[in-house]
Amino acid sequence: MPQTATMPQPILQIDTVTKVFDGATAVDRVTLDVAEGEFVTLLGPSGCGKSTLLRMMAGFETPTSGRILMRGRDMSKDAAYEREIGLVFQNLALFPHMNVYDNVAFGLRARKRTEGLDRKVRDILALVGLDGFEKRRTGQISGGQRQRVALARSLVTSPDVLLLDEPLSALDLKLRRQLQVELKRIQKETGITFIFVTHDQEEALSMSDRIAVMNAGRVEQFSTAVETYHHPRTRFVAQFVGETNLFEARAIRRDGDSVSLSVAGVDLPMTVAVTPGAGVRAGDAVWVAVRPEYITIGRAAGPALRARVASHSFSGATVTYALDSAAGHLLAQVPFRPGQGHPFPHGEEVRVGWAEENVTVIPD
Ligand SMILES: Nc1ncnc2c1ncn2[C@@H]1O[C@H](COP(=O)(O)OP(=O)(O)OP(=O)(O)O)[C@@H](O)[C@H]1O
Repeated sequence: MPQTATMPQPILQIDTVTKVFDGATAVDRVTLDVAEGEFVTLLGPSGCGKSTLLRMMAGFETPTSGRILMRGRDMSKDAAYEREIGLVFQNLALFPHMNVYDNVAFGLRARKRTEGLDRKVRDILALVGLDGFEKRRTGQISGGQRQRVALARSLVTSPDVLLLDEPLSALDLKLRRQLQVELKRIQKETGITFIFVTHDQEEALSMSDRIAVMNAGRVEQFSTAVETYHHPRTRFVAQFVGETNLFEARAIRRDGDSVSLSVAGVDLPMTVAVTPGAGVRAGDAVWVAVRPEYITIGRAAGPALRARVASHSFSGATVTYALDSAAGHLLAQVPFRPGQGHPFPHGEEVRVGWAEENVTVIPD
């Protein structure tokens, strides 16, 4: 959801938040606005500060500096229990002596919100696909079902925001993919704002409205899943989110929001768009990112980069070619056409190219 002047007040605002532990900066001046009903993911490698940022939203850690606002009100000093925030963690702590129903009802009873309790608990259990499991103890259900109980337990209190810290990472891949789809459906059906932490870029791309890509405590990019994949603004984002070919080039000419490029000393002028405001000038070294699926391979001569086929691997619908070129090692993923075999055998000299609209230019 792009930020515009007409956008309503964000439900959650992270305003220049920093967290320092014993002189080490875990979260570094992070600013994020989250709209009501949005599914926002914090994505990044281990140790980049995702959990620390989430823990500050929950009230388990206090920011060293900066503010966290909920509906415009600074809640940095509020205790965790005073915040209208639900939590779902990887190591969920369900009550083993209680059955599924009582686990889910617990939050409402603790808050003395017992009016309509039975209907609320049963509706939420139906929403997460657990009707019929009310009487089971949490030791008598599967890992995936326990994760649904944890989700139901948090959703039943209708929090303004639900924080989820790697909730699916203990599950096997198939179950994980299934729950990703369900979680997204549940989020849209309830309209509750989700802040979801993961280090899995596929999970982030498939579920999120917007993704905050974090690296070393900082948010390098905060944009829609499509924008993050197709227009990475930094080398880190280009490489962390999806496979990419990243190579050096030189800007020959700058014309408004476009630059002409020469690649690897080969005069290969192409005009590509740059992020508005990016400080790229003629003569500058830049990085060029092209996804493997946008690299085309052919034999025709012409103004294209020469490369040699180093290997190819078949993966069902596509074939991935590893290519050695003057711009370095490249990967090209092309559709597999049955009956054609591998049209470009090992050692073959080929020409590679790309459509200009599929190229992203990243300042050095
Ligand atoms: N209580 C703490 N005391 C000292 N250092 C901490 C504390 N909590 C986190 N850190 C450090 O802060 C940095 C960020 O940690 P954090 O857990 O937020 O990363 P993360 O991105 O969530 O990683 P992971 O995916 O591995 O959970 C790390 O270097 C970590 O060692």
